[in-house]
Amino acid sequence: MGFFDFLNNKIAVDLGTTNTLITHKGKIAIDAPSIIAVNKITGKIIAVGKEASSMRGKIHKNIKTSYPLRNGVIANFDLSEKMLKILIKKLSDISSAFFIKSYNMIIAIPCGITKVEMRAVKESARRLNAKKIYLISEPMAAAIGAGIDVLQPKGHMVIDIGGGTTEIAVITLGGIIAGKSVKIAGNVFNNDITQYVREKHNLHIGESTAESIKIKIGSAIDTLEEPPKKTTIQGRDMLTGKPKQVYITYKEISKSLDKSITQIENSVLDTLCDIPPEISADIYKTGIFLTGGGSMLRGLDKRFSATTELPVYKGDNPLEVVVKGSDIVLKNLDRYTNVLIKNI
Ligand SMILES: Nc1ncnc2c1ncn2[C@@H]1O[C@H](COP(=O)(O)OP(=O)(O)OP(=O)(O)O)[C@@H](O)[C@H]1O
Repeated sequence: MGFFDFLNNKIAVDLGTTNTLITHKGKIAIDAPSIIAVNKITGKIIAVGKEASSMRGKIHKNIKTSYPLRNGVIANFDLSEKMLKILIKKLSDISSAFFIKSYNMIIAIPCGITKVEMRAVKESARRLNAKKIYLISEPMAAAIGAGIDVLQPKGHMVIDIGGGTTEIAVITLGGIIAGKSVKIAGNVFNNDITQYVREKHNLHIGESTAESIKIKIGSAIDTLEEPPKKTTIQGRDMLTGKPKQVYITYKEISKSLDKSITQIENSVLDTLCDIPPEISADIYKTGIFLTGGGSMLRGLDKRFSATTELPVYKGDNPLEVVVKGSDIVLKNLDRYTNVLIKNI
């Protein structure tokens, strides 16, 4: 590391309900599940990220795995700070020991969080040695990360479906003129699947099983052109208590998710009603940009397009656009100063 390289110590953080991503020098250096495993007796942290995630549902009574964020908001500040500290330390280990002493940080946050929650996020970052701390809303960061020119006088609609929240925003001239933050996203989809399997197949499944089924055969519609094959799902028989396996199809998954997806669609339609006609005219042409991990659900773009009668585009790397956009803003603060969240 050169003597002046510390001036480049800028990190962008997407502290998500499900995944935490951190960039350094323009590259994603940390990509980890937002989960921490703690020994309940000693309070010692056993694992964070992937290692902690692999323990989900398989721990004994002395160990607890927790997601410190809920619905995009920090639910446990102590654990979230500890988790971030360890992840930043990892970053420091791969960069330089000098790093941890001085860096500027940008953090992407959901639109729906209160000023008190924003201040708490900033305080947390300060305790982690961040020198200057900037906040940006997740859909704004996603739009910039996807290459949308948010500073133009032109309306764009972004829907970011994460693990805890779905962020819907209409952006023009570097600001959000209408938007909603809905607490229905990937985690609710997992719960919907769990409930469906329990009711229809008398099978009790864990959270990670529900998530892997969603990723393997999950769909938002029941008429996919290239349908995934039916698959097996294992869990505990509700009646006998024995381990059991059943077959499940993508059509069943789409049925189980229907109510939640309809709620998201209603929020999208409400948001479209809230915008001035000139912006509606823009969005008729620019369409909807769909991103976030939840956007990878099969057929979701088709379904949204049918409901809104608008073109819906899905970008590459939907899990990365928020942190990439945040990184671009941090590196070009002069250009993007207006998109930052101020007056906190
Ligand atoms: N192929 C896939 N199909 C459907 N859902 C997926 C797929 N891959 C990942 N997901 C879901 O995406 C969600 C995580 O997305 P993302 O990382 O964008 O959210 P986050 O930033 O952690 O959450 P939030 O923005 O709500 O705080 C999880 O619920 C995960 O199950």
